[in-house]
Order: sequence, then structure tokens, then C-alpha cells
Amino acid sequence: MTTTPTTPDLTAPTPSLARRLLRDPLGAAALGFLLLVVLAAVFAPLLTSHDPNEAVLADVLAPPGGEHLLGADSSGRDVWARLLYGSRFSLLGAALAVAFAVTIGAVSGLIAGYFGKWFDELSSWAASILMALPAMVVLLAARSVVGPSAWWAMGIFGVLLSASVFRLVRSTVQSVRGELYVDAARVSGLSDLRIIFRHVLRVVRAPIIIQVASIAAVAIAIQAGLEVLGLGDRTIPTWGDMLNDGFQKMYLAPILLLWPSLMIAFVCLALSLVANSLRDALEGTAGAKKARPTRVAADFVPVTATTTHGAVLAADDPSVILRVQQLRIGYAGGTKEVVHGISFDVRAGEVLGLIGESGSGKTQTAFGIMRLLPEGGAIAGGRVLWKGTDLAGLGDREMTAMRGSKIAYIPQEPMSNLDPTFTIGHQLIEPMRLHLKIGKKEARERAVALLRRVGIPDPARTMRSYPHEVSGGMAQRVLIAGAISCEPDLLIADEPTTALDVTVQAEILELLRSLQADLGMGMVLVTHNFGVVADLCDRVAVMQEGEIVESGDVRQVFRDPQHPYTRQLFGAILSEDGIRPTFVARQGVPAAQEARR
Ligand SMILES: Nc1ncnc2c1ncn2[C@@H]1O[C@H](COP(=O)(O)OP(=O)(O)OP(=O)(O)O)[C@@H](O)[C@H]1O
Repeated sequence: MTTTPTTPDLTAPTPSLARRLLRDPLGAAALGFLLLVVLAAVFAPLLTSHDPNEAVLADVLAPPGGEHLLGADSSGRDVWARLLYGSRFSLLGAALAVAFAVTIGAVSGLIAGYFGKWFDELSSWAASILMALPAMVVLLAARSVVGPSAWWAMGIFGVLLSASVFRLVRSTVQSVRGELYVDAARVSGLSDLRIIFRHVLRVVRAPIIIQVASIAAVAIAIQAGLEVLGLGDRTIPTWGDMLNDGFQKMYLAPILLLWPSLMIAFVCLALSLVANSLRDALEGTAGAKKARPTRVAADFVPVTATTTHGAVLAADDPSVILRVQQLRIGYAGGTKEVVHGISFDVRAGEVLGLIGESGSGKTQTAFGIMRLLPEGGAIAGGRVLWKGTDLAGLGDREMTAMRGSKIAYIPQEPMSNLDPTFTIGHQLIEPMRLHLKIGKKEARERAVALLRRVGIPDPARTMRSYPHEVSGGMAQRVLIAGAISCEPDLLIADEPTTALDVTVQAEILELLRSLQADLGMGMVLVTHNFGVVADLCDRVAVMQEGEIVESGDVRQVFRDPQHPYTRQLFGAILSEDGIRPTFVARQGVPAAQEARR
């Protein structure tokens, strides 16, 4: 099965966030209304000449019209003035509750979701307690301690609501933390802080926006509820206090209930509508449609070879850049071992093929080298030496700097390893600026040149594209460009063609081969296809069930495979119809390797 590359029209410019927001008529109307309310609150003194607290006995319960636009309340205070000044407190009170809830909830949720461990347990426990507390009872208890201060009430309410923000953010971050593009960002050497700000925050912002709107609406309602119960601060005009007055004079002047009720209802509704359309507008940026290539079996791809053939390494060879010694990788506290003491070397400019069937431990080995094992995984024994330095001895910061700049990685699935919320240009530029300490302009020029080098026909356009706007083959080219962007000494390519269709596989392998030859990088090529090993590799290590069962010079292993499993892998290629006639004809010597000699 093959994948049809998608070629959407990229010429149409992406509209700005404000434009997308205004495209939704309901959202635009709601935003306009909220802006009017805010402006009315700010410019209240210009919109009325009445003091909202001035009581005029002669005007008690005066009907709308005349001197009082909306009438006067039971104390003879101007309703229009109280409505205007009341919006100040209602909005500021809601903002205070939102600020507390979001600051505490989002920050702790981010840390707990991303880093987990003891902080996650502690904060989840605290959030459960906060959620179990009845908000109204807590507010009443707080009032008896701090008095009828509405500001205190809103602050405390914000703290109580922070638990729901915490839970939302924590679960969203946990789900995005496992995404391949977050792993890819880690592999490219970005620090956790940068990943959180650049990749994770963009995903959690939409749910946070919706949550902010509902917190603000609930805060306005709770605040009004406290005032209606007569538990608020009577010295400041509020919509709740107006409601309280309205309830008391419900039979004499029911219209007094109307104005604050309408304001509360419309503001809450507008908040929700604006949040919805803002969320939709932001999601639009993310490019919701992700075109994933179909996963197909890797196949033999005949390409012409140019790499020089490597010899078997001596134990103290100074040209060795990576030495893996007796590496063991385990899960579940070491009870499940998936790599059982493997050893191999990679020399500068050499291509090592790591071959084996699915589940033999190839990817775990690659992750172990980069110290990026999934949660629960750990190096249970052995050493990974980089130019003589044990990588286990490096601090997190040094290891982060190492990834991307010295050791780069190309993943199996290109689409999942690109962040759908950023343009391709952005994702290429960022690691270069970080590792090469160059300016944006220079990084952009380098990125365009790199895209051209990896065979992208219109680099400028691709720079502006989002991942869903390019085909699987192009996405893999982009990742290759990113991997070589900081001129690494070693490139680990983990089945880089598995997710691509056969014709694209050939092009990508050809590209990798020519890049490796041009840049003189060492390369570990993870594959389950001996044809690929024959075409690209100088040496090969055959993995079975977490062990290397045979390794050596590719020609030697092809001519005279020693282990039954290696012969079995050969058998798998040779039995494939129409594949590799030249390979068969030369008594098991790969055609490409022959061509090199
Ligand atoms: N997160 C994990 N927890 C526990 N075991 C795991 C985990 N990830 C992988 N493994 C186990 O490690 C072993 C090796 O997996 P690995 O992904 O390295 O295989 P592979 O040779 O790369 O296969 P493939 O070609 O399918 O990617 C498998 O048995 C797998 O079940």
C-alpha cells in the first residue's frame, strides 16, 4: 500500500488570529459587548453625573426617565450610575478570581503533568482536598475571619477553583508529554523549560481559555450571590447589591431586578461565546488535519553506493566516536530487561547497521544511547562512551546540549515528530539558534539552504507550511534537514523509511547516503531490512531478543553469515520476489558494496 502525498494550496496566506476571531459573528458580537462593558466601567464618570452612592430621599424608587435614566433604587440612588460603577467591581473581582485560579492551577498542573513524581502526587492530593471543600461554606467561614471584603472572597474563590484548572492542565500535559514531537524536541536538544513554553503551553492554552471563561462567569455569579445574601461589602456599588435591593422591592419596583440580572446574564454569556470562538481561532492555527502516511513494510531499495567501506574496529581505535559497552536496559525497576549487555563501536564517518526483527531492542538501544528512555526505562548496566566520556556521567544540561548538536536522531514516523502547531521554518530555526548561537536571520537562511539540500523543491514555501500541509516524504526530509542542521558527529536514523511508501523510501535512503558521505558523519542506521544494510552500511550488528548475535564487516557477514538468525534474515530477503537479483547473483555479496570496491 502506498501513500498519496497531499499537496494543498499553500499560496493562500494564513489569516491573523484577530481576523479568524472576527469571522465568527457571534464571537465578534460578544467580544464587542464585553469591550463596551469594560469601556463603560473605565469611563463611568463620563457617562453619568450621578454619584452611585448618593442617596436622595425625594427620588426613592423613581421610575426610569427624567433625571434618572434607569430610575432610582429604594434609597434614591441612580440605577444607571450604580450599574456602570458596579461593572468595575464585578469585572475586577472576576479577574482576581481568574488570576488566582489560573496562576496556581496552570503552573502546578504544568509541573505535575510534565515532571510527575512527588510533585504530582502532592499537588494531586492538595487539589482533591480543595475540590472536596464546598466553596460557599468556605467563603462564609472566611467572611467571619476577614470581614465582608469582596476582594478577599474572590481571592479565596480563585484558590478553590485552581484545583479544577490544575486537573485540566495536568491531564492535558500528560497526554501531550508522550507525543513523539515532544520526544523529537528533546532529541533535538531543547531544554524542558523551552519544550514546555514552545510545545506544551500551546496545547493547553485552548482548554485554559475555556476554563477561564467559566471561572470568570462563576465568579461573577458567586459574587452576586454573596451580595444578594447580604454578605458583601455594602460600601461599594455592585451588581449583586443591586439585585439584593431589587429582591427587597420586588413587588413595588420589579424593574430594579431587571438591570443587574440582564448585565450578569449577558456578561456571562458573552464570556463563554468569546472563549469558544477564541479557542476555535487558536485551534485553526494548529492545523487540525494531520495527514499521516500509511505505514508500509520496508523494502529493498537499490541505490548506488559511495561510502567507503569500514574495517572491523580495534578495541582502542582513536577514531571511535561512540562505544557501547555491555549495555543493559531494563523496565519496571529492572524486572523486565529488554537489552541484555550489547557492545558495539561507531567510528567517525562510518555507517553501522543495527538490524533485527521487530521487538529485538534496536529502538531501545538508540534511546539508551541518547538517555531518552521512556518512563520506567533505565540503563541497568554497561556504559555508553562518547569520544571516551561516559554519557552517564553528564548532567542533564550537558546531555541536553549534546543531543541535536553532537548526536542527532531521525525517527520512524516523520509526521508525529513535527509539532502541528508550529510552521516547519520555526521548528528548524529554533534548535539552530539554540545550539549554534546564531541570529534568527542567519538561522532562517541556513534552514532554507538545508531544505534545498535535502531536496525540498520550494524551501521558502515549505518554511511557511505547517506539518499537515506537506507529504510524509517531505516531512521526513524536513526532519533530516533538522537533524543535520547543527552538523552532528553522529546521526542515529531509526528506521527512517518505515512509514513511507516504496518510491519515497528509495529517495530518502539515497539522500541519507549522500549526506553522510558529504558531511562525513558517523551513522547508526536502525533497520529490519538487510537490503538497506547492504546499500548503506559499512558494518552491521544483528540483534535478536535484546542481544547482538553477530556483528562485523558487512561484506564478511553477507559472504559468510555465522549465526542461524542472520541466515534467517537473509532468507527473508532472498525469498522476496523480484528483489535484489544482483544481490543473489554475487553469492550473497551486496551489489552496492561490490560497486564500491
Ligand atoms: N515503554 C516500555 N516499557 C516496557 N517495555 C518496552 C517499552 N518500550 C519497549 N519495550 C520493549 O522493549 C523491547 C524492544 O523494543 P524496541 O522498540 O527496542 O524494538 P525494536 O527492535 O526497535 O522494534 P521495532 O522495529 O518494532 O521498532 C520490546 O520487547 C518491547 O516490548
